[in-house]
Amino acid sequence: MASRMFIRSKSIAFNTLRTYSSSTKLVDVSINDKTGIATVTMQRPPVNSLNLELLTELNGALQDLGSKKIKGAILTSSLKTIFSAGLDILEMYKPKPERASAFWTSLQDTWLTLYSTPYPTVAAINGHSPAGGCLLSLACEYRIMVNNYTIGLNETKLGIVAPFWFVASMKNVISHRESELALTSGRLYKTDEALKVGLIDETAENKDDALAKAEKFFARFDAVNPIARLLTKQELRGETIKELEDRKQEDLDRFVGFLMLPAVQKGLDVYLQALKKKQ
Ligand SMILES: CCCCC/C=C\CCC/C=C/CC(=O)SCCNC(=O)CCNC(=O)[C@H](O)C(C)(C)COP(=O)(O)OP(=O)(O)OC[C@H]1O[C@@H](n2cnc3c(N)ncnc32)[C@H](O)[C@@H]1OP(=O)(O)O
Repeated sequence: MASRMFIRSKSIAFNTLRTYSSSTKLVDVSINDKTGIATVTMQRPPVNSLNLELLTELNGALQDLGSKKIKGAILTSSLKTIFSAGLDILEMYKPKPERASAFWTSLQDTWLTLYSTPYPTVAAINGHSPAGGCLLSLACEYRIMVNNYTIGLNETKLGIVAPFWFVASMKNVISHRESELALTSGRLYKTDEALKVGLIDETAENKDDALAKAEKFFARFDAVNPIARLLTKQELRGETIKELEDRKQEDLDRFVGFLMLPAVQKGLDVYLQALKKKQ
């Protein structure tokens, strides 16, 4: 874990900036050459559900930014009302074991990259953000959420169990007590409720407001030594990162084994049918 952060720390001196824009099918990255702020936009309609391809592209984009001289990165969505619907349920429903393994590994890797970036990160949550969407935003350093949407780790509502690093991500942001109440009941918080418990840091009127507030968050570090900032982040997050690194294979085996249980598949089936019937 230490090497993960130290190698990337070479890129944090903020000197000259270049205009940069890169767009794959599922993730757009642009760097504003005046502010030095990168915006990473997930763009997988209709709901930005996180499948293997989106996660692979997202992880690649976040890693690439580690070698650029940026002031910070904002993670957001191109969709009007959804940040991310979380993991693509179709990746878990009746899966082929090899695909399920590749999928889960890409989620672990994306989380590890995002949780340990050398650059500051903000989630501009411009829509609903259940489960895996909440996980991505929890991996950022700061969360700004547009009013009237929902966020939370609602896994139990699908008959599935949030793994230890999902739980740790939550407990590192809100209290143990609030995490227990929220996770066991699969609670989704409205924006104002999320602010009250500290799950998000600020609310915003709309996406532009969220992006402007993100810029202000990054400005907090203008007078902070970047190496001191990074080492402090490493100190605070290192234990959680190390635990997943040490238990990566065990966590993968549990995931694949869990998915093969008939009761889990039945639960996902019921949940998927309910989603479709909603219309
Ligand atoms: C003991 C140790 C155990 C270890 C266990 C290991 C692992 C298990 C843990 C795995 C962790 C999983 C975390 C997750 O992220 S699970 C996913 C949870 N996500 C959700 O519950 C969100 C479900 N979606 C919604 O609530 C809504 O879609 C919405 C995001 C609020 C958006 O609503 P709306 O705008 O009204 O859109 P629709 O509902 O009509 O959806 C459009 C379309 O998209 C499909 N869809 C929605 N979400 C997903 C999804 N997550 N995956 C795949 N597909 C999704 C929806 O079915 C519609 O499809 P159709 O147009 O074909 O009907």
